[in-house]
Amino acid sequence: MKEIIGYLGPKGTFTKIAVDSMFNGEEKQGFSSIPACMDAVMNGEITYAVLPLENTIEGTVNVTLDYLIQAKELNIISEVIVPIRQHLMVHPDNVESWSEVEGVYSHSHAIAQCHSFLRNELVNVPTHSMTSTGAAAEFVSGNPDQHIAAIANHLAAKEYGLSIVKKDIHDFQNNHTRFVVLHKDNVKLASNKLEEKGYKTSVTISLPSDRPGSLHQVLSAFAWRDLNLSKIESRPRKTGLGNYYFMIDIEQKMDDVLIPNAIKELESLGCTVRVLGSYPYYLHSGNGVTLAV
Ligand SMILES: O=C(O)C(=O)C[C@]1(C(=O)O)C=C[C@@H](O)C=C1
Repeated sequence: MKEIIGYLGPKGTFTKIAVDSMFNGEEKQGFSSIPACMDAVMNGEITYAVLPLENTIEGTVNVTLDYLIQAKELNIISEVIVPIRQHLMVHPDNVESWSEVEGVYSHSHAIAQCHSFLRNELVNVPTHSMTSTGAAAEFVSGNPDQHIAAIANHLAAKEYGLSIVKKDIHDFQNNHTRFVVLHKDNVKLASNKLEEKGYKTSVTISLPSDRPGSLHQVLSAFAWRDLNLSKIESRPRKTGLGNYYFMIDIEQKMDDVLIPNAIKELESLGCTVRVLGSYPYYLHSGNGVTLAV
């Protein structure tokens, strides 16, 4: 069967940069929402989904994590970390008057990454949330008569014929996003283009009931086995206030002893544990052709 890679589209998104860094000539299909892309993998319409999971400045992409927790058939099989450079861009007809734009369009995460710039340079200009930075660039390109700008990457500017009027407007220079590759089966996906940086195992844990010290017990199961954790995040279980899942990233490949035994210990405490995946992670260098402006 032909392999199709789904991603948060349209062309020109950061997710597309992640896709191009991991895959070669396979067919790629952009989706207008993260759940739609995950559904397409579960229905067998596409083979892989590449989606943003976490950003340095804005934190977790909640819709990805929440849907991944609900979509029990999906596994994380790989991860690529991409440097994020946000630029302000307008239609070429509006370059001279860019500082007088009446609206800024982008993905909510991209807008949040540029708060200081917007507060200082485009005072009181309304921001509008779009399904992705690429969708925002496409919208600005299709509406030259409107005095508006998009926040997006340089590939979006090229793709939609926009002019970059302010480069690197993100508030913190160390801006990276983790993109995960999802598949129905626990297949291996190694990149032959990027250098492997390490391995992670991601698990979700729900605690049995609200009792003192249960999170402490969970963390101890990892701590005394010397398992290093690189992320812990709580998300609501949506069953009532105070009910949470924890997502934990263990900085290690699934083994035969340590991680399985930690899971057994947690289960004996009454926790429900699900392994989301054990996968290699890669760093996109960002200084090659793809990210230079
Ligand atoms: O809109 C895009 O370009 C995306 O790929 C989405 C997304 C996100 O969801 O955080 C990805 C990376 C950036 O942090 C900003 C937006």
